[in-house]
Amino acid sequence: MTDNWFVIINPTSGRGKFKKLIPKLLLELELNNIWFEFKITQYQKHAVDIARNAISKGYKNIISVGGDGTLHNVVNGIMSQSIVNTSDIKLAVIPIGTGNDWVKSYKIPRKFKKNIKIITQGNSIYQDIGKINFENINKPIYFNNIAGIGFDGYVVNRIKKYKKYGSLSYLIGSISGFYKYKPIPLKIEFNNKEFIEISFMTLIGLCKFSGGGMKLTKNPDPFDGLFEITIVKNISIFNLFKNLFKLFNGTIINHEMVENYKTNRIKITLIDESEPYIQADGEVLNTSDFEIELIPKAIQFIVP
Ligand SMILES: Nc1ncnc2c1ncn2[C@@H]1O[C@H](COP(=O)(O)OP(=O)(O)OP(=O)(O)O)[C@@H](O)[C@H]1O
Repeated sequence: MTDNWFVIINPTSGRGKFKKLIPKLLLELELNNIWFEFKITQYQKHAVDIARNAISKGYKNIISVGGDGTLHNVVNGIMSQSIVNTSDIKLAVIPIGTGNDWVKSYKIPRKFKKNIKIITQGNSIYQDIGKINFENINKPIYFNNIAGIGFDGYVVNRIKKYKKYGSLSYLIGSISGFYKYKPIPLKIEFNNKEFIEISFMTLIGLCKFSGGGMKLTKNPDPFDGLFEITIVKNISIFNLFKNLFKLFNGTIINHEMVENYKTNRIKITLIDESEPYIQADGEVLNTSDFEIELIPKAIQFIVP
């Protein structure tokens, strides 16, 4: 059983464009002598339960076929079970989503034939995982890429209607959202510091890319036991618009309105009644005060 893989496929990822290629993908796995069982997700977050069930059946190797949301759900399935140590689980990703931001940090190719070769080579790294504890719910949410509160969460909330534009959807969602978005005041606590900030957005990052290829974290290292915190202060819409290309080439982090820190734990408290927008790995989350801690080297990921 230990060399067998469990393949979790989201047919709706990337607006369902990959759906017709699923038989070819399964054939390619067979041709490469990868022994597997597979399951296709039937509803939102189904991948969480599928991953948990696969582990309870004895699987320790999982392939997530989908976008960042599917990967996020699989990671949550792995992290929320207690049958095996999460670091005993090997997770490979075949990216067929819209943004596919996590794979960009590892240069994991989008062509599945190349990707399957990488799986057969079996090179893996242990990556840190973030754990979000919300004030009003007992169940934590885990993330493998970037979580945030503010404009990023606002865009993720709006993005559904723009997904038809593929990789441009995040950019279109951002530009069209600038005018309506209102930053809200937050109490931010980490490294024995505590301050109140009206923040355009505050990001807690393990990896580099979010929002369909934007680089908003300064120098994240997914293995060093620390989050990269990016606080974009209350920057004006005009100023941000002027610096739009800097969001993609990563130089935005040097802007005078952007601060960067490292920590392994951060607490964020909402200080008025405004509705917060919170996201993790591009998935919309609950809206209450929260604390994030880092779980070091939590899962083995298959990488080139
Ligand atoms: N059968 C299904 N029907 C409807 N939604 C589903 C189904 N299976 C999974 N989902 C949901 O689809 C959402 C989006 O999936 P995913 O993120 O993989 O694709 P994407 O949005 O195209 O890519 P990316 O996040 O990389 O931009 C996830 O939140 C997941 O819960």
